Amino acid sequence: VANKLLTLVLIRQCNRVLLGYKKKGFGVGRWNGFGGKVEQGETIQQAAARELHEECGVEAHSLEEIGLLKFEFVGDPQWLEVHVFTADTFKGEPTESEEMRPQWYNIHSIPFNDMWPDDKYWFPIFLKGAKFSGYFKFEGHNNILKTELKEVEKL
Ligand SMILES: CN1CCN(c2cc(NC3CC3)nc(N)n2)CC1
Repeated sequence: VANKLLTLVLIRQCNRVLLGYKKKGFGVGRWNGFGGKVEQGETIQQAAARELHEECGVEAHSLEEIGLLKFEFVGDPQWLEVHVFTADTFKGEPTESEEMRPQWYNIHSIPFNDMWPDDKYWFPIFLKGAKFSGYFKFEGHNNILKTELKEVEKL
């Protein structure tokens, strides 16, 4: 069956990145960008903008797709397909929601130990402004069995 489409938005300004602490649900207890599912009738980019607003109250001016991540979990036929977007300008003030507590992090102190384990692989490519495409095979939520990752010119 088709991959489950998900979005991830990373707001990056100069030397800081806006992350959110996930208060419940999938990825609870980890810092991440903002995102969620793609609903019927919306584009992936529209879904990314919607989830960003729902989760921290900001409206990104223009989202650029910079990454594609595919995740397989041992024993689960449903792969996740995460479309990663970035923006450097937005309207509004990052505000805590039921789902996320937003906080700015200096790009030199990203809390990788409290993030999904794949982030430490592709975040550096994101931070240097390049695009990436990756595949990670997980066993549970903490153990990566296989990694494939490449920089790409165009997504
Ligand atoms: C709403 N979505 C959920 C999935 N997501 C992920 C996933 C992820 N790894 C996958 C093993 C889970 N790694 C990051 N950084 N984000 C983005 C937000």
